[in-house]
Amino acid sequence: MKPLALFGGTFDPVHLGHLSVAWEASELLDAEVRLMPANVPPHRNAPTATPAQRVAMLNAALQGQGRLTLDTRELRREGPSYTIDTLRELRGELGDRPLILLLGADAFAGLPSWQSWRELFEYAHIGVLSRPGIDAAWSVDLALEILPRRVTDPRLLHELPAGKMIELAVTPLEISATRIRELLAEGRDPRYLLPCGLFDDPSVLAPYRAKDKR
Ligand SMILES: Nc1ncnc2c1ncn2[C@@H]1O[C@H](COP(=O)(O)OP(=O)(O)OP(=O)(O)O)[C@@H](O)[C@H]1O
Ligand SMILES: O=C(O)c1ccc[n+]([C@@H]2O[C@H](COP(=O)([O-])O)[C@@H](O)[C@H]2O)c1
Repeated sequence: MKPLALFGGTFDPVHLGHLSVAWEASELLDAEVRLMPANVPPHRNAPTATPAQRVAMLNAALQGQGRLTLDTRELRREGPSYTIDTLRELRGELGDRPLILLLGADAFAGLPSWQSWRELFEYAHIGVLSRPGIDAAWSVDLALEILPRRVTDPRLLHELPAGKMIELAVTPLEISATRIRELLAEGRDPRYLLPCGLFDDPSVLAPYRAKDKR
């Protein structure tokens, strides 16, 4: 069976950077990819949009294709959305099926500050997606943890349930949700940084427009 790859994020809002790297990861890894919005992202301020609004945007973004799907399991959990809890739960469902946690290069560099970070490798492989405009060096702790785990052949991730790390050179798109929120708050229209489905209903982007904030 193909590996399951989980791409977690705040998705506040989901943008073309997310979709493009997730799509390419599914090709490079030959894996099923699920986008998984965090309920309460552990290391940042509360998102601008509510979980329901972020899910509505993800659903609109994923329309018309069958490769990327949505996993809303973290929204059913109260408190900070620690990835270790999610991976433990999923491992119970998957048996020995390979599981891959996808992280952008910036998120990966911050891994040593995550809850039980070394234990993540007991439950999943980690796929690191290149991201432009990010100057994120690895700490010594992270580099040492990765040394024996690093592989370059994606087929190796099909042979084991967890424990390896692979870097994926995806097409660089310097798009961030922060920039999109700034543009919308200024009353601008970041039409070609976002999936077109987000423009079908004008209320979808309302949480980010200054005049619509309550
Ligand atoms: N353009 C991109 N290229 C590669 N990875 C990305 C890109 N944008 C986001 N990611 C990755 O997607 C995951 C979820 O990101 P997130 O939802 O926080 O988006 P973001 O654009 O980084 O948001 P913000 O600007 O609010 O921090 C993270 O692992 C992040 O590194
Ligand atoms: O488990 C943790 O300690 C942890 C700390 C920071 C981030 N994460 C997860 O990393 C993913 C990306 O987070 P963010 O803040 O970059 O959108 C998202 O799924 C978060 O739940 C997880």
